[in-house]
Amino acid sequence: MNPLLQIDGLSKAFGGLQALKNVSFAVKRGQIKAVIGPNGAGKSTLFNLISGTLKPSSGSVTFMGRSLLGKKPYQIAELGMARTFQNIKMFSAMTALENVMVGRHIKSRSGFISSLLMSPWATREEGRIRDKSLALLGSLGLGEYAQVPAENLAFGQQRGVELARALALEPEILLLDEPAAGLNIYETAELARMISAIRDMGVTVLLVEHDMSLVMDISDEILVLSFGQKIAEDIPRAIQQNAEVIKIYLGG
Ligand SMILES: Nc1ncnc2c1ncn2[C@@H]1O[C@H](COP(=O)(O)OP(=O)(O)OP(=O)(O)O)[C@@H](O)[C@H]1O
Repeated sequence: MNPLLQIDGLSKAFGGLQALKNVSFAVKRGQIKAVIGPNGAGKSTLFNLISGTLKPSSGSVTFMGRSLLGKKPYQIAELGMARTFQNIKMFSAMTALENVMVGRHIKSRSGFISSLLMSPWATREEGRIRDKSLALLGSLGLGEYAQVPAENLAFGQQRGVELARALALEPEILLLDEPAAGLNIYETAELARMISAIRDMGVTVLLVEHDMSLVMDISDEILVLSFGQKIAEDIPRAIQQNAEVIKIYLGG
């Protein structure tokens, strides 16, 4: 079976700086794949190239058999790739449920305007969106917070709501940019559980993450970048024992 996401010879230069050099790898359907590497290794650049916010200097990104070259971020999202960002973007006065429903509205046929006008068709659609969004919160263990304003939620719960909102787009793959950033160890353990639940829903996950214990716990495969180059790509146990990886991390 073809991989869900295939990266071939991807390079990106910013002026004279080669941020990413000839990186190739694949993400198989149904796996959690993590990208790690020291600061400045090119992880964010890689993410931005995949999600279409940056254009590669050379190389290709193929998603579900289609080239993403030249596609805009919203077109890539429509093809089934959702992403979260390092900084949580939440409508703070809206409830957790409403925040997830916003994600779903982007997907819905009726659209936000007609749901405001509340035609009978849009009302039914609204009910479906509400049910689906509630179910998503429930599947991440956040059902009891559905009616709580986002600003009153703990940071880790907000991150969960953000995951549910991205899932409301019904993506094939979810790109997570440092999801554990700013979380305490309890929240990080919760996050690990949520990301595993997402994989169990059948959504493939690609994440960039600094928290090594989280990465080692949940990843099926890990890709290591250093100075823009791929250093290793393997299962967590093998990565932990990889001499070059150890050198990079201890050296840093
Ligand atoms: N827009 C840009 N213009 C110029 N240089 C950039 C730009 N974006 C990134 N870089 C440089 O490219 C290199 C890779 O940066 P990138 O942010 O991809 O690394 P990273 O692995 O995500 O680092 P971190 O872990 O600190 O987030 C760095 O040297 C960075 O300074």
